[in-house]
Amino acid sequence: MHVLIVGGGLGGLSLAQNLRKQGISFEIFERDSNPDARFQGWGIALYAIINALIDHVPSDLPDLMDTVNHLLPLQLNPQLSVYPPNSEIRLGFEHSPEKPFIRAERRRLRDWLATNLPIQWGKRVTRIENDNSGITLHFEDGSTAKGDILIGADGINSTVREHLLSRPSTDITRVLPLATVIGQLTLSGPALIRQLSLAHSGYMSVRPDLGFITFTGLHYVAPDGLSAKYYWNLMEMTPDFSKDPQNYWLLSATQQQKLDHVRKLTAKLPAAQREIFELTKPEEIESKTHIWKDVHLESLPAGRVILMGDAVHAMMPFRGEGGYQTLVDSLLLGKMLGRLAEGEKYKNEKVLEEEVGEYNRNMLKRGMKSVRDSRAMDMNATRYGPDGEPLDPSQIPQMRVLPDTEILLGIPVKA
Ligand SMILES: Cc1cc2nc3c(=O)[nH]c(=O)nc-3n(C[C@H](O)[C@H](O)[C@H](O)COP(=O)(O)OP(=O)(O)OC[C@H]3O[C@@H](n4cnc5c(N)ncnc54)[C@H](O)[C@@H]3O)c2cc1C
Repeated sequence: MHVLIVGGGLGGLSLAQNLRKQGISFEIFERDSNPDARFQGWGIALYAIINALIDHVPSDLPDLMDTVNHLLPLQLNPQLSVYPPNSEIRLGFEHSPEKPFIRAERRRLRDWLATNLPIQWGKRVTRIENDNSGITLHFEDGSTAKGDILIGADGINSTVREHLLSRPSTDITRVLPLATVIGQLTLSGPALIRQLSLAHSGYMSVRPDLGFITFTGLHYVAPDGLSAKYYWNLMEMTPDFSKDPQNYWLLSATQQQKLDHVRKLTAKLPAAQREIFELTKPEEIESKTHIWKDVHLESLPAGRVILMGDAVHAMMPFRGEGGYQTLVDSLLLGKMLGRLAEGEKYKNEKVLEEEVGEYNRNMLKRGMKSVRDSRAMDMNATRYGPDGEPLDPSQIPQMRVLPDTEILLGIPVKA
């Protein structure tokens, strides 16, 4: 059985490692010309899935926590906080040996997942044929590839999904009512210590009373441990944005206008939560305005073309679950492909349909719930684990009042 994976993002890479471990033949194709072609995003929270992920990748991958942890070289536990209105209590969750939680820097996580994988870069799929002889992929550069099973891990605007459903992406993706301004800046000294004191990894100010939510996150720490890259998103829930995003005022606003707007909106936040916006310079505001979209699908055909990740369940960012659900897909899909490879069961159409149908049902139930819960901003809704079952709440880091920690910058001196 030869598996073709389209997309070298989190989902495609994680599945490829899973297949490599099982000795299943595969090829993985990525449209980007090289690993540095596109910004990979900031951070992703991993919990509950950590052990399953490590178990399903080959042993030549380096230690996960030592490689992807965004706080290194600082010796601080990953930690996220939420600040509701009228409260400066540090409510949130933190890594502990009993309930591990990793805040992974996205590029480091992608590099970790890419370890020793033969990724074929610069291979944009433009056309797909699926007939009695199997699957044929046609690439923009004129080349082709043939296989027995096709995995669409090609993200929110999936070409594989368009082929499978014969529907354009615009029919399936929905613009979210989220007008977003993004800032990125470097902090050091006392300003960095003050941000780390709000939460080591990131914090949300949830202010329905003021009409917005902000997420401020540490992206990564400099190798000398003395400065760190930060980013913030300020999101206003506004139906006007999703009605006509291209004509919403933010799309044509200057960086200075966006910053002025953010400072006006955040003026009533407590001083500590407001500081990051006051420190940001106009040139540190993203000039392009991000248009958030999600995906809603009721069902999927079951056959040799299979989807995973954002191609099926791209979602609103609030619960930080899109990447998590994608990794869960990769574990379940890896297991299912292992069963199909055994004794060449994939050649039996009925078995193939049953196996893929079961995977699709599980993924859609789990993924669509997550898409809905993210829209409803339901932080307490059930989460699903690597076996597709509701997660045992004891595995999920619980929100609690976080104790203050001593924050030391620089590289720790070994005793
Ligand atoms: C700004 C932002 C912040 C986010 N923050 C978080 C977070 O904090 N926590 C979290 O859990 N999730 C987060 N997410 C969601 C998370 O990034 C996605 O859920 C996850 O990346 C989905 O993985 P994927 O592999 O399905 O798709 P992607 O990561 O989008 O990968 C798809 C890959 O397919 C490639 N591709 C596309 N079309 C083709 C083609 N035709 N041929 C070949 N290759 C192709 C693309 O280049 C890309 O590399 C965030 C998303 C965004 C946009």
